[in-house]
Amino acid sequence: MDVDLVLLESSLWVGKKRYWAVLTGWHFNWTERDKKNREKMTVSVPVSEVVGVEVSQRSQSEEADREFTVFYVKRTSSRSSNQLLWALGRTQFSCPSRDLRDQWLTQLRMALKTHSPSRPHRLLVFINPFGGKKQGSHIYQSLVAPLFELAGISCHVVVTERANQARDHILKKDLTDFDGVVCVGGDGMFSELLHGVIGRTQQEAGLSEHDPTLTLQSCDLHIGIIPAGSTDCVCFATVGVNDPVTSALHIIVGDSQPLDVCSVHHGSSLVRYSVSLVGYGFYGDVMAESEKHRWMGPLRYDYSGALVYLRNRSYAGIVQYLPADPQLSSPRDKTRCLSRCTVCSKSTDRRLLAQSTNSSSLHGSQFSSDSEGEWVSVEGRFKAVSLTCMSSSCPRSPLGLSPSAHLADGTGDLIIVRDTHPLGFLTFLHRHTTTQDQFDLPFVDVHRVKAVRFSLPLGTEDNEDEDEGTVKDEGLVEDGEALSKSGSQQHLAERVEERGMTNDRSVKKKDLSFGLCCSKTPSVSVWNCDGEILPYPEILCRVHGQLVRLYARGIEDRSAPPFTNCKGRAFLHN
Ligand SMILES: Nc1ncnc2c1ncn2[C@@H]1O[C@H](COP(=O)(O)OP(=O)(O)OP(=O)(O)O)[C@@H](O)[C@H]1O
Ligand SMILES: CCCCCCCCCCCCC/C=C/[C@@H](O)[C@H](CO)NC(C)=O
Ligand SMILES: [Ca+2]
Repeated sequence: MDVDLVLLESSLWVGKKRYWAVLTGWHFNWTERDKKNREKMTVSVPVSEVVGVEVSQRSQSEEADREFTVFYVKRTSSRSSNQLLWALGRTQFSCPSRDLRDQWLTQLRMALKTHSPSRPHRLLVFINPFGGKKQGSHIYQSLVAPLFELAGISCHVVVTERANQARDHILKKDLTDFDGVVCVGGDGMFSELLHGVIGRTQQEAGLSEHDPTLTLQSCDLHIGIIPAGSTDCVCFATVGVNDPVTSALHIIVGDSQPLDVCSVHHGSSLVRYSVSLVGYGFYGDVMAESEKHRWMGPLRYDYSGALVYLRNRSYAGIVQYLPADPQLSSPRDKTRCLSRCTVCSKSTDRRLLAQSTNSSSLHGSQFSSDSEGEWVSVEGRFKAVSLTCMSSSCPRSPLGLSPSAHLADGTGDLIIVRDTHPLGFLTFLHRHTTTQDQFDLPFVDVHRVKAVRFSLPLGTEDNEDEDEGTVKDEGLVEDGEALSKSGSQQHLAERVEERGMTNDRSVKKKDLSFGLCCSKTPSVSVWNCDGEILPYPEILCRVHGQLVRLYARGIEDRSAPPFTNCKGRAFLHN
């Protein structure tokens, strides 16, 4: 049992008010005392949320020599959206003597070391200067770097000069000194870090990423996201808000949020990893269309969404899925995955148990479809088929594609929107922007799953072979060859780029949207995989529970501590 021993306590002054300050291993509290020594308001800061402690910066004087400042996480509300933000709180204390000031400094710094051990000391930071509104460098220099400095974190900063530079750096360079990697950019930049970190971890473990049945090695290197992109869905869904200061503070305090990752395979090759959306039909077409309008910045998604909606397309396909255990949770149970989520914690427990009972370790073991249950098959015409490992909430859709999805439960939510009339589909889309249930529509089904396979019905014309100058026509390698030649995810990624599915988001070989340019209505769509377009309609997706860790803690529940009162007294968490 953890005993909250008092490390130091004394009277301290904040301005003209006297406080009784108490430091335990877990909390730093200061309680105002009036002239009759009655207790008034208490401010309580968890030691884990202390950012740093400094001596007074004022010019040397006897008074300044008795002062110290504590910097900590302070919760506030955004005026416009009422979202919970983290800001830097600071309180300057004055001690009766310099000796006591030194004791406070020593004890606070020691408590930080011993009771907040998972904080990063050295980070590798990648800034995409062209993401979102092109503010990445400015955001980092003005808002984030000063906080890292205050917290004593040293950073190696790389401002990227090309797409995939961050991924390649993580795959190839020596990272021994780093506790984590951070991206300043959008979902595309996060995806680069995700591929680098997963790829490197599997390389080091000697595991093939191409085998969808293999349990991959979970990654120790944490990923931090400073939002500076267009959608910033991964940040929003794991922190609850897109705010660079909030995210920087989560990194500083060393939060650790496990995250499910979906591997997407075609034939015998890994194509990409995804954490937010693997979407065919509407979301694939929107992404392909929006690539033509990158110059519009974040607005390109609204514009392309309207265009694609007006085209009113649906696509034939066969969706097969492996259901998750319905006893554990359901996409329609109206719960939300919040910080310290019990569904995700139970998944962690099951993983730990499986690891300890497997004599060696879970990693590298086979995922057996037989023991995992029966595949279910749905054939038809679809407006959209989407798989998301998390809620995928974002400012455009505050509850997300699947509001009850979990960040770290080892499952994804499969949303099947069958062909319907345009007004019905508009209702479905519109409900993403409200609190109305988008699954409560007769043409929508949602399933919690462990794996998904998508194939085209026999006889479907694969538009790759159509008139536009196809990938095959241009003499590129066949899929199997890409794997056997390279055997590495990086090579495969290069092949994918050659095929026109690029990380620099320019559509090189042909117009993959099959959009307004084509003379006849296309029979296949493309997949949108966390914002990247995949060239293959036929894919297999497998969810890997808790494969990576982010510097985040999930969305904080405002009604839970530390927002409640304590012992009936006025009690403020900073
Ligand atoms: N220096 C660079 N030049 C060109 N492209 C880059 C560079 N650095 C990174 N990229 C690529 O730019 C793509 C988009 O960047 P990013 O994700 O930061 O912004 P975004 O697309 O505006 O945001 P979101 O992904 O949230 O919609 C990424 O996929 C990344 O690979
Ligand atoms: C009539 C109103 C129509 C509004 C339609 C709103 C639908 C919003 C749904 C947004 C879901 C976003 C899921 C996130 C996906 C990201 O992975 C990806 C990469 O950034 N972004 C997009 C836009 O695909
Ligand atoms: Ca999940």
